[in-house]
Order: sequence, then structure tokens, then C-alpha cells
Amino acid sequence: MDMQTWLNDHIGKRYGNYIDGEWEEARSNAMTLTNPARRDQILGHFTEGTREDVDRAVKSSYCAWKEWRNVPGPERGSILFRVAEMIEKRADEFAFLVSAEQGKILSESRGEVIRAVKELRFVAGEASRMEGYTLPSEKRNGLAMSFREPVGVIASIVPWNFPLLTPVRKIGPALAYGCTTVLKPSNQTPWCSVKLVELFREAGTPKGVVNLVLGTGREVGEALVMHPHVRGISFTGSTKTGSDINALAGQRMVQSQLEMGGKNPAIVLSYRDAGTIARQIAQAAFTTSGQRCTAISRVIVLQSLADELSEALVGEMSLIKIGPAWESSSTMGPLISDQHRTSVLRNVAAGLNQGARIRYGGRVPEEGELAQGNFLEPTLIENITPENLLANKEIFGPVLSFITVRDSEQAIAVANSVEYGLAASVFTRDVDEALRFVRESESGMVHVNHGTNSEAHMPFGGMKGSGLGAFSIGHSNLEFFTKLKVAYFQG
Ligand SMILES: NC(=O)C1=CN([C@@H]2O[C@H](COP(=O)(O)OP(=O)(O)OC[C@H]3O[C@@H](n4cnc5c(N)ncnc54)[C@H](O)[C@@H]3O)[C@@H](O)[C@H]2O)C=CC1
Ligand SMILES: O=Cc1ccc(S(=O)(=O)O)cc1
Repeated sequence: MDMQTWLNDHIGKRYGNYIDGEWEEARSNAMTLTNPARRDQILGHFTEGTREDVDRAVKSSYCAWKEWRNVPGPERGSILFRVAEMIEKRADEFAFLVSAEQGKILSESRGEVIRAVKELRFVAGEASRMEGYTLPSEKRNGLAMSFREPVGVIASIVPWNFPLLTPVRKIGPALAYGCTTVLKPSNQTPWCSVKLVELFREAGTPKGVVNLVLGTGREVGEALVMHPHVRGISFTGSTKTGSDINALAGQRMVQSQLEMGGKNPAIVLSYRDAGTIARQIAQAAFTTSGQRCTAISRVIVLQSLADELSEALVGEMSLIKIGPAWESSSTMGPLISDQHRTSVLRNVAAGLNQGARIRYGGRVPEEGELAQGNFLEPTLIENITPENLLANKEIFGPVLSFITVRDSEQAIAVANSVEYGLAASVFTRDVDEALRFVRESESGMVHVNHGTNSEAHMPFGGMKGSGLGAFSIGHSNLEFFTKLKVAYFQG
């Protein structure tokens, strides 16, 4: 089946919250979700949840946790393996869903689906690895041991750029480590979360272990963060919201795991072939139309290489074809909303006012099919000074800042000069330079000679304004979803 046919069969339905094992009716004031590649197409209608919904959902999760925490790890893991299997079997349908509500092209959506399956399988195995350790006691015939216990109810608050993967990245580890969760998706991409929760139900997850409350950050998100039974907040989104959440959680002595924004650099110090480097940078900058927390948004290049690299980047960018996911020729989709595109354009205009120049792109298509969606050409901007907003602020769109430097020393200083520290790439043929960058980069994830793409079994996170608390995905999740307890035995 193709995406258009699938969409025609599935759009226009109404969806409500999933609380305590029951799907609820969508309320009459439900929010209308439209297709970012075709604003006149209504995808569905989704309840605007309330504080009262949050209260019921959290209480349900709290009740369920008292049972779920005692379910043996391998049994918890087997539910996650089952969900992974089900997503894999319905991979086409999930890719259509991701593309429909997020806008990204189908090959990227398929990549997101595969990644979600891999992460679920990884974390399903983690359910059996909640290790502590045992030491001989100070006393004769004694034992001293530490072990890990699930923290309790987790609020999972997710954004719109990876509408399947990020919910999986929250629900998966929560359940593996014996926690229960209330999921709140972005109200710009609630559909994938609904379909994902349907699978958890189908896979036999006991009632209350996963609840879903749809709605806004102000109403549903804040109520979750403040609920007394919520014992951990796993959040992905903007640095501003993450920091607000952390302040509130801190008052309640509750831990948060925050995955936030980035202004990720690719520093280019030497190469064999400018075209190969440009291809990797363009891929890392423009997939998901630059709306990835790990997108490369700054190229920091030695002056001596700048002309050749800028030419090669323009060459790569001219191959990008913007368009809707259902056109097989499209290689870059729209932005999530018209409002977000306006914010991206406003930031670009402010950067130009500060002296920057557009080298390529930057236009909004105003005619034909493309005018119906939130499209924006991939954009390369040069003549950027260190103070320019485009050198510092997260834009979260298809906008790449081209910055030239004297030497590798200055390159590293510029790379580290922003408030963020999520991902960074270095391109060099010199192993000493590469090692130095790995050591000195103020980023959670450093990539040598490739773009900022991570792997499904490795910890994922950032430093400075990009991340706080335990990294997600890998074994590091144990630190967030469980707490340590020590026991002494005397024989
Ligand atoms: N790091 C990442 O992956 C992402 C970063 N962003 C950045 O954030 C900017 C704004 O995008 P938004 O969608 O508005 O991000 P956001 O950070 O405000 O929203 C993310 C999630 O948090 C919820 N939320 C919002 N305010 C909340 C509050 N006070 N308490 C609890 N939950 C709350 C939202 O409803 C959503 O589910 C983007 O332009 C981009 O720069 C956005 C999405 C993802
Ligand atoms: O938040 C989800 C997320 C962000 C980035 C990537 S990637 O490694 O850059 O593809 C994957 C998942």
C-alpha cells in the first residue's frame, strides 16, 4: 500500500486518553491535527487533557507500580520484545504515521521505526540487568550488598521531532526497570503515541503500567511534573522548558532526566575529498529538516579550506528536493508547523541584520503543491561573526551557519563557545587532532570523521544546556529509573 491510500483510510478519526487500561472518548473540544506537508488535510482530532485526567492517570500508574515492580525482569522484558516485534511487523504503517504527522520523508521515518525497534530490544534485555554488588561484611559471617529498585511512576514528556522513537525511549526503560509511566506527547504529534500505546495494550501490558494523557504542556505537562506520586521526570524538548521542569522537580526532590537542545558543530580541519565531507555534513544538518536535537547547525572550517568546502556544500544542497513524504522524489520534508517556520525565518532575518549573508537557499515556496505545506529551502549562511545569533542560538530548522577560523585552536574554542553541548563532529586526517577534539569538546557525544548520528545501544545525552541527569538509551538509564538500596546480613 502507498502512503496516500493508507492516509485516506485512516484520517479524520477521534482519539482520547488511555487511562487505567481504558480508551476514553475524545472530548467535544478536541484539538485538530493537520498534515504539515498539506495544511488543508485534517489527520485527526485529539483530546485536550486536563489536570483531573493527569490525576487519574498518575493514580492508576501508582497503583499498577505496586504490582509491576515485583514482576520478574525477564517477564517485563518479554512484553517489550513483543512490542518490538509488533512494530517491526507494522513498520510500513508506523512509517506512514510518522511521516503524516511529523512531515519527514519516508526513508527517514523508516529509519526512525527501525531505531525504535532496536532501542526496545536493547532495553528489553536491560530488564534482567539491574545489577548491584555483594561484598564481604566487616563482621564475621556477614554479607553487605547493594541492589537497585525501581523509582516508581515516571512522567514521560516528549516533543514532536521523533514522534515514535522518543515515546519508545521513555516507555521502554521505564517498564524494563520496573517503573510505570504516564506519557504526554507533544500536541503537534499525538498520533504515533496513541498507536504505540495501542500496541502496549495488545502486547499484554497490565492496566495502569502505561497511561497516556494528551494535551498541552501548560495543563497536562505541568500537572504531571507537580503530581506528588510522580517520582521521576524523563523529558526531551527545549532547554527553556527542561530548565523550568527541573526547577519544579527540584522543589519536590524528584530527579529529572533532561534531553534538550543543541547548536552542534562540525569542525573541519583536513580531508581527502571535500565532496565526501560536504555530503556527511548536509545529511546531518538537513534530515528531519534540521529539526533534530543532534543536527549539525554550525560548520567551523579552517580559512584555507573554506572556499572549497562552501562550494561542495552548495553542490550537495542543490541536490536536496523539498516535498511531501508521499512523493518518492522528495529528499527533505516540511517544518512541523507554519508557526515554527515563521520562528525559523525570524531568527534568520535577525542574523542577516547582524551582518550574515545567505549563500544558498532561504526561500519559502509560494506556488503549487509546496505552498500548501510548511516548506523552507535548505539554507547556508556565511559571514557570521562570533556574536551573531546564528552562531549561538538553536534555530531547529534547515539552517546551517558557515564559520571560518584561523587554526584548530580557534576551531575548538568556537565549537565550545555556546551554551549547548550535545553532539559534535570533527573531520581530520590527523589522529592527534582528533583525539584532542574528543578530549576538549564540551559535548556529550563526539563523532570523528562522520556526521552526528548515534547508535541504538550507546548512551545518548549532552552536557551544559543540552542535558542533565543520566544519559538515556544505554545502561546509563539505570541511574535514573532505579534507586540504590543497601542491605546487611548477619549469619
Ligand atoms: N531537543 C529536542 O529534541 C527538541 C528541541 N526543541 C526546541 O524547542 C523549541 C520549542 O519547541 P516546543 O515543542 O515548544 O518544545 P517544548 O520543550 O516546549 O515542548 C516539549 C514537550 O514539553 C511539553 N511542555 C511544554 N511546556 C511544559 C511545561 N511547562 N511543563 C511540562 N511540560 C511542558 C510540551 O507540551 C511537549 O510535550 C524548538 O524550536 C526547538 O528549538 C523542540 C523539540 C525537540
Ligand atoms: O531524540 C531522539 C533522537 C535524536 C537524534 C537521533 S540521531 O542519532 O541523531 O539520529 C536519534 C534519536
